[in-house]
Amino acid sequence: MAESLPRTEDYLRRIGTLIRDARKHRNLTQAQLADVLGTSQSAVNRIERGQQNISVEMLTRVSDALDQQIVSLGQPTAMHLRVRGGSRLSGSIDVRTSKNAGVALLCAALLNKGTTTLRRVARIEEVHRILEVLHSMGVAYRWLNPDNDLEIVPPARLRLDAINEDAARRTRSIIMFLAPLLHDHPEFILPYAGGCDLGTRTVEPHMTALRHFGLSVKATTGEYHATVDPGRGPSKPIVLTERGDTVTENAIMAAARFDGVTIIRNASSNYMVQDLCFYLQKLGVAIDGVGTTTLTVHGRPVIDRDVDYAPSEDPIEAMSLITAAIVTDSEITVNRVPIEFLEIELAVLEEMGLDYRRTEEYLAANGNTRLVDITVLPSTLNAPIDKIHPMPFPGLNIDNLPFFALIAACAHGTTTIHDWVYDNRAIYLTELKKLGAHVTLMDPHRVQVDGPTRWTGGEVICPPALRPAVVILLAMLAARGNSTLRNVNVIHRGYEQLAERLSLLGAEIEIVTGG
Ligand SMILES: CC(=O)N[C@H]1[C@@H](OP(=O)(O)OP(=O)(O)OC[C@H]2O[C@@H](n3ccc(=O)[nH]c3=O)[C@H](O)[C@@H]2O)O[C@H](CO)[C@@H](O)[C@@H]1O
Ligand SMILES: C=C(OP(=O)(O)O)C(=O)O
Repeated sequence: MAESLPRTEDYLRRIGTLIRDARKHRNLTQAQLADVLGTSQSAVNRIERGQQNISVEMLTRVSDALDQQIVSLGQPTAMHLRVRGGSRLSGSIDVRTSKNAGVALLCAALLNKGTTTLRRVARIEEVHRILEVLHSMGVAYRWLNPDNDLEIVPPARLRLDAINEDAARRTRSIIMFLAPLLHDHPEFILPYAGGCDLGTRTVEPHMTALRHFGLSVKATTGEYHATVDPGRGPSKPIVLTERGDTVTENAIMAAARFDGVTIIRNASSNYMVQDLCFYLQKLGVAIDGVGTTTLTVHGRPVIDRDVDYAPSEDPIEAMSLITAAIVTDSEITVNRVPIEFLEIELAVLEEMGLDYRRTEEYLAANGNTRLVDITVLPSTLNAPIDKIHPMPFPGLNIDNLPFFALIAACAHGTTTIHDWVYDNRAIYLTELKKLGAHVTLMDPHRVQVDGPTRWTGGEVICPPALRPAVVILLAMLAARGNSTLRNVNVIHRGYEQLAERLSLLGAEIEIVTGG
């Protein structure tokens, strides 16, 4: 006879008991936990008594709030989106803070012996991965409230031997542990290095830059074996061989605790690098040249200060939301757009015929980044005359390029998109063909897009890359009828509740799990 399965109510009761026990263990009242989760005390009470369905996302939030995994989900549950496209969106939406500043600041918090409080951090998978790794090394963290403020308290001594290898291998950002660790650890092993499947991404520039600080790294299968020659520092300006973002951040973090002055040339001046510099300045590290390609860092061997920092809004999320408006031919206001990091994108869009309004500039909470609210208006677009290609800041952002393939598919004429940066990213844009677009892969780095497209609904499996996955989702919003985007977990790596937030603008998106 077949064994009967436990009923849903039994599962909910068991999960509720686990949550209640973990909460009591942390000495929190139901009201305090509710506060952190952004829900009511009565909702927590119902969850603990097994009387309320609990989503995977809420379970993750509870686990974060209580610093304890409530249930092991094994492989993340497959999540899919059913989209009913073709209708216009309306309303306004706020841009959230960036993934890339978030992960850099979490790594940089290791430089500080004091408590770091980061405001409005994006609650995305990439941030969760780094937090898991930090936690395994003895760093305590706490989400403080529903606004996503996050407190990070480092231990007196990191437990590098206890590092959560599985989490570490699932994020490429772990590479930004190299610089913070080299200051206090003459020898360490770091598991590496995941991320999107975008082809080979060199780590050589990181090694070259950090060699100036005595770091040498031997890469074996899946691990960096690092040794540090203590007391070494740069005897001449460091010239980065690539103007990469994370390599610049590693060089800055190494310089931040070096007892002397470091000059970094060919530095990236991109948004996440600027956020890192502003954070370090609050910690007392003087940095000249922020926003330029030559940085002069006046290091402080000991950094021990309680600090509060608010990273700026994400230009890539802003571009994603502007694209949502363009492809659905809608009027949407995107609030808190970090305009200085989208100027080229907007200039290109204007050339293509985009009609939009923008407010006066105002400052982000970090006191530096210039923001505007942008209202996108329905427009007839034409293909640009020249190819569209990215460049390190202040060029068109490398991560914004995929959105231009989608916009080109809505425009009249032929556009060439040249992704010289990533070996494997342009190829994913051909998935748009499944929704009716005319996209031709000319070589691994270039696609030709012929528009405008008569979008049709379809079923697509998410490509294993964040931005192309979002591009497909946005195309589905434009396609009349039903579409399904399968395995969307990759989107959660960089966007917080994107489907839910697009739904608030009128998008018809249903989240389904399993199978
Ligand atoms: C956590 C984070 O901040 N990630 C961003 C960061 O990754 P990150 O800084 O790690 O980017 P990489 O260093 O991997 O650079 C991306 C690719 O561009 C090449 N390259 C880069 C700069 C350059 O001057 N010349 C050159 O050839 C690299 O060899 C590599 O193949 O920058 C990428 C490029 O903007 C973005 O897509 C990522 O979202
Ligand atoms: C490629 C990206 O980021 P990462 O460096 O985290 O892989 C991205 O944000 O699109």
